[in-house]
Amino acid sequence: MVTDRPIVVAGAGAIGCFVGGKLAASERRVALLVRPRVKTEIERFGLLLTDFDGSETKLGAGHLALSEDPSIFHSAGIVLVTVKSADTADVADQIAQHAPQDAIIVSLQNGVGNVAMLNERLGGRCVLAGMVPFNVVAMGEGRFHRSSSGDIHVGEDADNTAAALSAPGLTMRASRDITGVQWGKLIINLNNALSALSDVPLAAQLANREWRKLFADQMAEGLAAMNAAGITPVSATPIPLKWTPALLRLPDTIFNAILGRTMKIDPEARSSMWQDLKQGRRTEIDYLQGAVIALAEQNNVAVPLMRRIVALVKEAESAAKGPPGLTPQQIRGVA
Ligand SMILES: NC(=O)C1=CN([C@@H]2O[C@H](COP(=O)(O)OP(=O)(O)OC[C@H]3O[C@@H](n4cnc5c(N)ncnc54)[C@H](OP(=O)(O)O)[C@@H]3O)[C@@H](O)[C@H]2O)C=CC1
Ligand SMILES: CC(C)(CO)C(=O)C(=O)O
Repeated sequence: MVTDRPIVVAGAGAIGCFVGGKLAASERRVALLVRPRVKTEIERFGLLLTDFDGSETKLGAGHLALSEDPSIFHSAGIVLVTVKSADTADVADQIAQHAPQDAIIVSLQNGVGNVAMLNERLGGRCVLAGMVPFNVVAMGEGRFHRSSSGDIHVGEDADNTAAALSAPGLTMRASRDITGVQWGKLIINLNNALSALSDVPLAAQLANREWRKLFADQMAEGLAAMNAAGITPVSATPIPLKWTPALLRLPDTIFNAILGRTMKIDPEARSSMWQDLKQGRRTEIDYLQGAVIALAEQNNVAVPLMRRIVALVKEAESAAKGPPGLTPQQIRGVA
């Protein structure tokens, strides 16, 4: 059975170290393909996986295999792809060269184009889409903090890969409409750019109505583009996405009561795009807003706010000075 063989994480950073660490802590054989700096960090400090509910998992470096050499894929049963979208093609070529032909490949990435890219480069292998709803922040010294709630969704398959990848504190659910779930996550990920441009933690941002209205306006553009293209995004929460812009525009007290019932989010949460700007890395803006803008263009839907946000993120990437700390008014261009 492929599910009895090692799980190899392809490109372990925030998500890969957290998910790989949880699986290793439940006695699965786990190997991480890592950059040298991540290998050194884990060898020195081990892994400390902390959670929004205060729980933590500690793991010595000896619990996982760590390597920067892609031959680490050689006996993989399942490969979890956790690189940023711009690196998918390169890591796919490494998987194609080194992983067994029957290994199951699961993309745990944001965006809606990674599975197609993996299929293109991994012809004939089983590639499943996944969706990670929670946030993980790399805190340094081997600590990876999960700062919001939710279960991972994985496309349904005959091997029940979602069940094989579930562990205490890490539930993976099989989804019959994983494509819809990924489009739904893309709508939520439109906020990554606002988090990155604002330099405000996600919880504080969601507590502020001006930020929520900006998110709602961008979300309405995204939903219009998807609707025009005949795409039905699926919500990962009990709240249907079509109601979400109206909910975001509600006064703080009502909104906070509803949010508190649907998800947990702690003060450390920061989007992955914020982490990219902070570390001077290229962001995933072309794979998030970029994918929605392409859809809008094909269907003659106007998305002016989204276009402005893309320009601001690119400016911040080029300036390489970290998150610029813009206000909602500056982002709208009215300040
Ligand atoms: N962080 C979060 O809270 C969430 C992230 N996601 C999504 O998950 C995906 C991963 O995000 P995240 O974990 O934050 O990203 P990170 O940048 O933290 O992790 C990716 C890691 O992969 C490394 N890498 C890239 N290519 C290779 C390679 N060929 N060999 C070895 N290592 C490689 C990168 O190194 P280097 O930087 O040097 O290239 C980096 O260390 C993204 O699509 C993101 O949108 C989804 C939900 C939440
Ligand atoms: C969990 C969430 C939505 C947090 O913004 C995310 O996907 C990310 O940071 O990339």
